[in-house]
Formats: sequence, structure tokens, C-alpha cells
Amino acid sequence: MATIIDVQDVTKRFGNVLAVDHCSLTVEEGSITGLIGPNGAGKTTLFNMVAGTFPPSSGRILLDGEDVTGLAAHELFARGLLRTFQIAQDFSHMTALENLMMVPARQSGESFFNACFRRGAVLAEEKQTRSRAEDVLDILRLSHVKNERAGNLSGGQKKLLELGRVMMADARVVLLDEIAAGVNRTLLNDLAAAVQRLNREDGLTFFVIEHDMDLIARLCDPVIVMAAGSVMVEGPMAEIRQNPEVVEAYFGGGVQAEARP
Ligand SMILES: Nc1ncnc2c1ncn2[C@@H]1O[C@H](COP(=O)(O)OP(=O)(O)OP(=O)(O)O)[C@@H](O)[C@H]1O
Repeated sequence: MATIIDVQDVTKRFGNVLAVDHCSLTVEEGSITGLIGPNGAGKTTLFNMVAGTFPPSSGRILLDGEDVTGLAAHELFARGLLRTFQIAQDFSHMTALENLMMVPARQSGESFFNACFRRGAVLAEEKQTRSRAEDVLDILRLSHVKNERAGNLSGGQKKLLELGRVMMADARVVLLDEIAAGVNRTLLNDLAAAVQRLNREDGLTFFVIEHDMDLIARLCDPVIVMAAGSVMVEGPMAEIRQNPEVVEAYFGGGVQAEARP
């Protein structure tokens, strides 16, 4: 397996706070890699740097072996890296179907030249995009809400729609932030199944922050544990759960329960 994300000795300071401290980790292509750790361990800060929200204070981040340190989110998107779940407010007034149809990055309809001179081709492309978006909604069992505004969907449906955007975008590596938060069990099963299908059938790589340990155990291998800004240990969830250092730092030395009650 090739390394797709390579975080090398990355540090992030916010004033006096050392949020990420000389952290190194890799995500292998084709994996669903979990990132867990106690509150304040630095997971979100690390994600923000990998996704191009802000640059590290020091260290390097490689994507496919190429130095992408400090590149903006849209530049990373052009290289196939996408972060969810953050349905942009701008899109919340649009329907589920329209949200998906917006995704293909450079639709010919957006070009003035194409709009004027290749109207037939543009219309054909739009039809194709619509049909693809409808297929995606069908796969995600969202067809019944296709004409509903994204802003009116439930938390879980919004997350499914975000996965739909991933499917439309032809992303290669996807950063997922807390799939389970605020999602009911049925939709969570749909979400987990969609992630697994995208991973297995389309070869997508996922890098997942999650507090739901059962979901992590079900979806992720390997699991990386962060504590105090750097990696404590990495391995399959079954091993992680048994690691005394992890049990002490993460589960508070008690029963192996959820990180958050
Ligand atoms: N913008 C910021 N300014 C100042 N301190 C910050 C900022 N962002 C994060 N921190 C601090 O950096 C540390 C790591 O925070 P981070 O949110 O990355 O942890 P986390 O592992 O994602 O935690 P959680 O599981 O609670 O989301 C914390 O001490 C946090 O208070």
C-alpha cells in the first residue's frame, strides 16, 4: 500500500498553546484510518492543517509524496482531497439534488464560451450530471428528499448528502469529522455502509475523527491515538483497546467506554 497522507514532524502553536506537538503519522492509500484521542489531544487542529484550513507552525505535509504544506483547501480539493462534514451555509437554501449537481468542479456550463457556443453540449452535460446526482441520491436512500432544501434535512441526512458530494466530486481521499455526532442509529448504519462501499468499490481513502468507539472499531483499520499533540500509538482497534497506556490516557483507566459519556 502506498502512503497517501504523510504528516512529518508537524507542530501548531496558538499563542502559548501547543495544540500539535511534533506529530508524525501516515495514512495509507485505500485505508479507512481512524484518529482518536482525549478531548484537546489536537485531532481537529491536525485535520485543519491536513485539509488546508491553516498552515502548520513547522513541519511538512505530503499528499502522494508531494509537499502540500500550507496549500489552501481548494488547492487540495483539486488534488483529490476533500473534507466533510461542513455543508456550506451558502448551499443550505438549495435542494439536495441541486447540491449534488453543483459539485463537478468545472462544468462546461460555467464557461461563457461554452454557454454561448456549445449550448447543446452544455445541456447534454447538465442532463448527465442530473442523472448521476439522482443515482447518488438513490444509492444513499435520499431520493425522497431530493427536492427538499439542504438546510431542512436532518443532521444525518446532511451527512449523507455530504457523502453524496464526495461521490460526485471523484475525491480520492476524504477527511471525515465525527460522522456519528447527532445522527440516529438507522442513518448511522447507512452512513457507515456508504463509507465502506466507497472505500471498497471506488478505492477511496478515508481519514476519520470519531468519538464513537463502536463505529471506529467497525470502520477503521488502523486506528491512530493522539494525546497531548502527538501520536501515542497506532494499530488495529482490538489492540488499541488493550493497550494499557491508551486505557490510562484515553479511557481514564476505567471501563473501556465511549470517550464522551
Ligand atoms: N484557534 C485556537 N486558538 C487557541 N487554542 C486552540 C485553538 N484551536 C485549538 N486550540 C487548543 O489546542 C488544543 C487542541 O485542540 P483540538 O481541538 O485540536 O483537540 P481535539 O483533539 O480535536 O479535541 P476534541 O476531541 O475536544 O474536539 C486544545 O488545548 C485547544 O484548546
